[in-house]
Parts: sequence; structure tokens; C-alpha cells
Amino acid sequence: MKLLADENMPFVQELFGDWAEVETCPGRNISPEQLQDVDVLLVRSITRVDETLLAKAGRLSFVGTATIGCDHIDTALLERKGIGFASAPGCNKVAVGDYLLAALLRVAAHKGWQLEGRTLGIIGAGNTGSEVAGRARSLGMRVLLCDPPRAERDPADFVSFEQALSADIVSFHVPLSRDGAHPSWHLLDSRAIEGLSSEQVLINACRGEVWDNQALLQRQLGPAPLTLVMDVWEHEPEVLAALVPHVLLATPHIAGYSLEGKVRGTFALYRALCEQQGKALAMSPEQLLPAAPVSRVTLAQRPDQVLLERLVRLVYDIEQDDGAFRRALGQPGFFDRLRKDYPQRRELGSLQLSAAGTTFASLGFKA
Ligand SMILES: NC(=O)c1ccc[n+]([C@@H]2O[C@H](COP(=O)([O-])OP(=O)(O)OC[C@H]3O[C@@H](n4cnc5c(N)ncnc54)[C@H](O)[C@@H]3O)[C@@H](O)[C@H]2O)c1
Ligand SMILES: O=C(O)[C@H](O)[C@H](O)COP(=O)(O)O
Repeated sequence: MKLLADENMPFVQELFGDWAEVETCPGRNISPEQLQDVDVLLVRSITRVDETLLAKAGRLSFVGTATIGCDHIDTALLERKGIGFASAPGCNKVAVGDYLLAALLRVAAHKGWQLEGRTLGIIGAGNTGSEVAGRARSLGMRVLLCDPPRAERDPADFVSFEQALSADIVSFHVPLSRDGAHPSWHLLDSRAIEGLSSEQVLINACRGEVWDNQALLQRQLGPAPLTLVMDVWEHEPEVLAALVPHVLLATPHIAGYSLEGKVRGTFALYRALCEQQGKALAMSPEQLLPAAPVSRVTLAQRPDQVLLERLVRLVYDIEQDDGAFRRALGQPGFFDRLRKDYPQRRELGSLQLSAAGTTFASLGFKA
């Protein structure tokens, strides 16, 4: 069996090497010719799996994407062709939660805000949105969830898009979709942007195309700019460079890039392929993860917001990612390079935090 995988997917050799001939290559370079004799294709979000890519893939029986988002995969085509498919729902939701916690604390420091009592609008209340909601509630924030597909079943738990958009901070966690009942392409369009107050903060850690980046730039160049946190950009790996100086925190689509998240992603595909092939699992995700350098911090009293930010930084420093992005902006291929060379990042759960008998598992720390 021949297996072709994106070179940025860790542990492929360890998981599949015993039963497949494994080849890896850059995800953006996978060609139709390369797939002629391939049985299994494993990708990340940068490989568009469509009619063109599969034109010569006569032997392909399984496609896996080690990601939550699936907007790069023509799943209907795979179904028509009888090709098995798996993604990795939830694999990096904890990492996105860590990213959001770090971003919220940085935004609060920048604006001189206490987060307690502030409102957080969450657009898209699935795996990542719920992870973020839990952490925000632990900070004492009031969470407004907007999720029209879920609201059809449980209307009482959700607010309208307009209500969520009126929160102090609004964070987007929707899949990218261009059609269907609730399309998310340019969900934040020029009209929505116009209605926002300059006091508000917007965060995008889902997909770049959910925000109209040109319309945002126009807003930022005007008299009442917004506070923005952007992990994802329209037209990646290109970035609207003129927008970057008007963004408080700018990162190269790494919100989900914890080592744990990547391991869970590859492992989800291993599990799915084992199932398709009728094989027993020969490994567990724990066997792949190197032991985290767990540190313990015990405090006499609950940390205030300033100390909490310092503690988060011990594990994940969002300003380092922002700094690397700004230094590299404009260099050829900078976006993909930062992602390929991303330093190993462990989840907040590698830090055991307790204070006055309380643990902080609801914020992501180890209990
Ligand atoms: N930046 C990153 O590194 C990163 C990491 C993980 C996921 N993502 C992106 O975030 C997206 C969400 O991830 P998830 O795990 O939470 O997915 P999910 O499928 O668990 O949840 C998405 C939620 O959005 C809701 N939704 C769909 N359309 C909507 C709309 N128009 N308005 C409001 N809500 C809508 C759905 O009902 C669902 O509850 C992924 O599809 C992926 O594109 C990005
Ligand atoms: O959808 C996802 O899971 C994330 O966006 C994922 O972290 C993207 O990373 P990539 O596949 O581009 O390496």
C-alpha cells in the first residue's frame, strides 16, 4: 500500500510505516501525477482535494485530513468516487482555547480592561467555540453564543448574530461555507463592520474568508478603528500586508498548533484507516507524545489577571508568535515558513496551577 502525506504531519512514519510505503511532500505541491499509484492520501488544510487533483488517482481508496476544517476537501466527490474519508474533529480545540485565553488576557492588558463582567460573543458554538466559552466563563465573562444551526434545535441557548456582535469582544469559530442555509463566507462584511463601535475587539481563529479583509482595512484606516486579533487571513498564504499594522495580534494560522493537537490529528486518521482496513490499533496517542515538561505553580491566593497572563506565558506566549509574524511579513514564502518551522508548543495542561486549594482546569491548566 502506498501512502502519500503532507510533510508537516508529524508521526506519519511511526503510525503507518509498518504497513504502508510512506512518502511525504510539501502539501501545496501535491500533483495529480503523484497520485497515480497512491492508495492513501493524508493532507492538512493547504491541499485542495478536488476533481483536478484526483484526475489521475486511479487507486486512491482513502483520503484523510488531520484538521478540524474540511473546506479544502470536496467530500461529495470522494463519496461519488467511493473513496473513504476522515477528518479530525476537535483535534486541536484545546490549542485554540489556549490561543484565545492568551489573546483575551493580552487584549485586556492593552485596553486596561478587567475581563470579569465583560461580554464575549462567540460566533459558532461547536468544539472550539465551546472550549473558548468555558474558559471565558471561568474568567467571569458573560458569554453570548450565536450558532443558528444549533439554535434551530435549542433556541433558548443562543442569541442572534447582531446580539453577539454587540459584545465587548467577539470571537469567530465557524467552518467556512459558501452555500447552504448558513453560509459563513464574509459573515463579517462591510455592513457588519460599519455597525461596530471602536471600543470593540474582534478575534478570528477560524478561517480568513469569514471576514472581508479589504472592508476591515477601510475601517482601520478611518477615524474609529477596531481592536483586532487575527490568526487567519483571507487568501492565505498571502496576507493583506497593509492591514497588519492595524492588528493588535497577528499570527500565521497557528491557533491550533499545539503538539498535542497535531498528534491527535494524525492519530484520528490512523484510527480511521485502521478501521477501514480492519486492523487493530497498534499504538496510542500517549506513546507518541514526549513527556511534557510539567511545571507546578502553587500560589497562596487566586492570581489576578496580570499574574494569570504571566502564568499563561510560561507555556504559550502569543506575543512571540506575533513578533515573528511582523518580522517575517513581506519575505517570500514567510507564512508557510513560519508554520513549517513552528516551535514545539505544549498545551496549558502541562502547567499544574493551584491557588488556595483551587485548581484551574477550567482555564486549561492541569488539575
Ligand atoms: N486557526 C486554527 O488553527 C483553527 C484550528 C481549528 C479549527 N479552525 C477552524 O475553526 C472552525 C470551527 O472549528 P470547530 O471545531 O469549532 O468546528 P465545529 O464543527 O465543532 O463547530 C462549528 C460550529 O459553527 C456553527 N455554524 C456553522 N455555520 C454557522 C454560521 N453561519 N454562524 C454561526 N455558527 C455557525 C455550527 O453549527 C457548529 O456548531 C473549523 O471549521 C476550522 O475551519 C481553525
Ligand atoms: O482546521 C484546522 O484544524 C486548523 O485550521 C489547522 O490547525 C490548520 O493547520 P494546517 O492543516 O494548515 O497545518
